[in-house]
Amino acid sequence: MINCSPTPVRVCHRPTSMSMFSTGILVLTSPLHTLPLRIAPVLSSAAQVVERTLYVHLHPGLNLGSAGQAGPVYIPPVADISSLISRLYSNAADVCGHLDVRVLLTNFRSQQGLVGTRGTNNPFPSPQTLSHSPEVVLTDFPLQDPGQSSLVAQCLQRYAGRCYACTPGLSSVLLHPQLSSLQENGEQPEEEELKRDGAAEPEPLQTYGDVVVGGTFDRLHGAHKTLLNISCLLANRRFVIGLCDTELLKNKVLKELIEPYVLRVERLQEFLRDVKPSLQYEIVPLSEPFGPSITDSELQCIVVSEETKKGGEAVNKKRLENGLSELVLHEIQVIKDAHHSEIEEEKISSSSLRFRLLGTLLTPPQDNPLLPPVPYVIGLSGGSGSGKTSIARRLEALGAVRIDSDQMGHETYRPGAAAYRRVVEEFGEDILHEDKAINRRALGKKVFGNKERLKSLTDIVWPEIALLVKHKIQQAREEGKEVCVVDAAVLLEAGWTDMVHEVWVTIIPEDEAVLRITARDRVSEEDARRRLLSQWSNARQVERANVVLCTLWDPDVTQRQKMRHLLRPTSVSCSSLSLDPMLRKCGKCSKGLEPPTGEDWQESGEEQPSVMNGVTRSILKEIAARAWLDEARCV
Ligand SMILES: CC(=O)SCCNC(=O)CCNC(=O)[C@H](O)C(C)(C)COP(=O)(O)OP(=O)(O)OC[C@H]1O[C@@H](n2cnc3c(N)ncnc32)[C@H](O)[C@@H]1OP(=O)(O)O
Repeated sequence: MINCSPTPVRVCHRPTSMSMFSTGILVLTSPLHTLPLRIAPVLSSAAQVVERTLYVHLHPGLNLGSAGQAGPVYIPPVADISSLISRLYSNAADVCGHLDVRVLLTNFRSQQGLVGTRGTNNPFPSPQTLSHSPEVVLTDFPLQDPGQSSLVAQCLQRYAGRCYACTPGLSSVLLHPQLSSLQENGEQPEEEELKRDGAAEPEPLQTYGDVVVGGTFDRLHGAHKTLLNISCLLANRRFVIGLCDTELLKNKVLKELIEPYVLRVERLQEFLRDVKPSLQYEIVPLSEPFGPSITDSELQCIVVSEETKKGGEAVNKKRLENGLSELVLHEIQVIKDAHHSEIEEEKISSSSLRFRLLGTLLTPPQDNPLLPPVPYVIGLSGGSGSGKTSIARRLEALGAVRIDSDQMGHETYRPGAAAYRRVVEEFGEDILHEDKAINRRALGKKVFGNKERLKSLTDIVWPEIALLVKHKIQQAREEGKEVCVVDAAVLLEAGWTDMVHEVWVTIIPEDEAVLRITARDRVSEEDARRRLLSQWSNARQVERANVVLCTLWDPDVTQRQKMRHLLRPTSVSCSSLSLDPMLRKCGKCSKGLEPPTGEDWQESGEEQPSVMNGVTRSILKEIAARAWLDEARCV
């Protein structure tokens, strides 16, 4: 048993003496009227003990301090529980965003939902198996005196064991945060909350047999979980989820980074099975906005937010047209994202989360023993007009050697160069200028949009370009350079991944790329689209990328994406960074913005990637300094 005193809200430091557990269950026992105040400090304390999944079990008023058997009972859903759930996820996003928090609702059931359960008041006839087995149980139960702690710990373990299948040798942690600690942290309890004595009758929550929601549910976050949890609270029998499929995702920001449909289904199923296994779940693919909500006669309620309320009203209009009864619109509050940047949405949103993935390491690079470690070679690929050259130039300005493959390609068929004769033989003399140099525009017209002709060209020139690129890398090595950036539009198509240590891909929506190409290269829109069609799609490239960047925003924003990636090793020297790759969260933590030393890596227990073998030190230092300046501006 471990006693843990509360930590200040918002500080996510990891105490060295505290053992960490992957999964824990937090049993919240405070009365409903005081719980909202305690959630933030309790979660903050719990985050010191649990690293990955934190289940939350609500049992307001549970007494763990008497030798009598504290057992689980059904609790009727009331309106306060619904707002508590919103608050819980919103606070979790603020104080422990790295934790996968899941509020469990097996012990919540309305009288309506109890019909047919033969009067039993035990929600756990046998312990519920969760998708992650809890190793520790925590509680906010306040100790009357220190001598009581082992009794409370025993009661807590017994209680948790009756509800959930836990790992043998379950540990327990008493968090017992005091209201005084809230005041120390400048958090004043709202007067209204203090005045309440809990005696007022709680407002019951209307529940329904069958409830429906719709959404993309990409990278389940606090707002999704609130929506899902409240829907589970409202539903007594069936919960239907319309899940957006490809067709509905076309216009989403950074759609290439949306998790595949099957993965989103798996994540939803896992979450819902944990939260309320007694419900019948139906996850239905949505290829148009309404799905089953306008045809399923058994549905009674649709859960919406302020933003999707209009959609709910449209559903009801269609239902009436289809001769079905209207659904009750249950509206929940949008959760604000306290950490959103100026270009992100104010609410917690998947697009902001996808934006934050830019510049982070999505897939670790594979070690290639045949590739000399120095210089460290970044292969920068991406569709035409996606902005990779501007990124390569910025890296060059920071000390990297830029290798421009387009330009090398042109060199291979200069008159007298290795590929000149073969290209002319293959494509005819009509691709020549008067001075016998190859007219690239004319050649481009012949190959873009014609797979076979393009292949004939690349079969001739790619091996020659590869030789030139390798030569440049060798030259950089001899000059003691540390980093090379190979700017190559079709690096992945050419199979050049074995020439580089990692692959960065730049993406941009197709229409934006067309605008850029027509303006820059003065070609027609049709030619621009034909050129894009000759290349792999963004999605296909993203699948093979270690790092993805997007130049849709202004150059400073893209620069930050690169910094985020290059600074990723620093995350181990600063726990709040390691918990969230967003640099801006560390505005007050200068430590996290220094390139890590070998000791940092040792301390972290993580493997030091080859990018850090001392070779990129100077670049990292420079970038770190700039990131620090940016941070300073942001704070
Ligand atoms: C593995 C590599 O990435 S090597 C670098 C790419 N080069 C090649 O593949 C060689 C074959 N291509 C060529 O010889 C020339 O591009 C030509 C003759 C087709 C056209 O020449 P130009 O009109 O001068 O165009 P340029 O060479 O500047 O390339 C223009 C765009 O075509 C695209 N492009 C070039 N080669 C290819 C190709 N093989 N497949 C698809 N797109 C290509 C590039 O994305 C580039 O746009 P970006 O700079 O915005 O990324």
